[in-house]
Amino acid sequence: MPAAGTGKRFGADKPKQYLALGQKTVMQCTVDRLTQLSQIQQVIIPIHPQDNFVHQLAFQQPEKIRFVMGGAERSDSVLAGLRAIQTQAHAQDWVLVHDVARPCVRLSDIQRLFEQLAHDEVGGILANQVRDTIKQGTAEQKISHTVPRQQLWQALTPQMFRFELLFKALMQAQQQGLQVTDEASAIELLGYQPRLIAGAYDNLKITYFEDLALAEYLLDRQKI
Ligand SMILES: Nc1ccn([C@@H]2O[C@H](COP(=O)(O)OP(=O)(O)OP(=O)(O)O)[C@@H](O)[C@H]2O)c(=O)n1
Ligand SMILES: C[C@](O)(CO)[C@H](O)COP(=O)(O)O
Repeated sequence: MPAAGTGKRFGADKPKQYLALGQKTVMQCTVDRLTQLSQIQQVIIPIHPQDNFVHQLAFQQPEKIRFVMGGAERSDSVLAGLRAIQTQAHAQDWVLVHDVARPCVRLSDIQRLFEQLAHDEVGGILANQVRDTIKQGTAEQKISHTVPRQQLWQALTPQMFRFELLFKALMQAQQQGLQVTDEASAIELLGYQPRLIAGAYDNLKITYFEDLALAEYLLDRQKI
């Protein structure tokens, strides 16, 4: 669970994962949600080297959690997490990568990811089919053309791949100096086609200031 970001776009006085979301912090909400799943044996959380906040937090299942030092980019943090389990993981073990900044992910979506990918050689990701009419813009912010949306998807997390393949893919992207913003991008660079598993539309990533209140509303709605 990459959690070493500093939340530049959010712009708070601390990283967004340490802001309050209801009675807990964003990080506690996300971690406590995932540790409920019996299939998740361990949650490795890369944190920022200068993180002064995480030690103040209590979690529902601390025995499942391990903190490691994250890296400069999200992909470096994910690689640090994989390195931490390198000696214990088997090549074909499944690894889920989930942003700490996505506290509203539904456990039923993760269960579906498990079920639908169980016999897959490569893996896949939760994603949302694009709903709106999509425009290709010009540098002058004019419409160049309308993009057919039938096969357009927004990438979400969790993203689920086998340990060895994901490690190789991220290492290769790093060695080639290629910036990948999600795990699937690294796998794609190796020539594979990860599966797209349709997820709920409320799996919001808290990125900007206004997303926090929206996440709180969505979490409240999920309790109904
Ligand atoms: N060096 C980094 C950068 C990001 N992340 C994590 O990757 C996830 C998605 O990143 P993003 O939403 O971009 O978070 P930030 O990097 O914190 O935000 P920003 O890009 O606005 O600075 C977050 O859970 C974030 O903590 C990470 O572990 N290590
Ligand atoms: C992995 C991700 O959450 C998929 O939507 C996303 O790519 C993270 O980084 P971004 O910089 O906000 O795209």
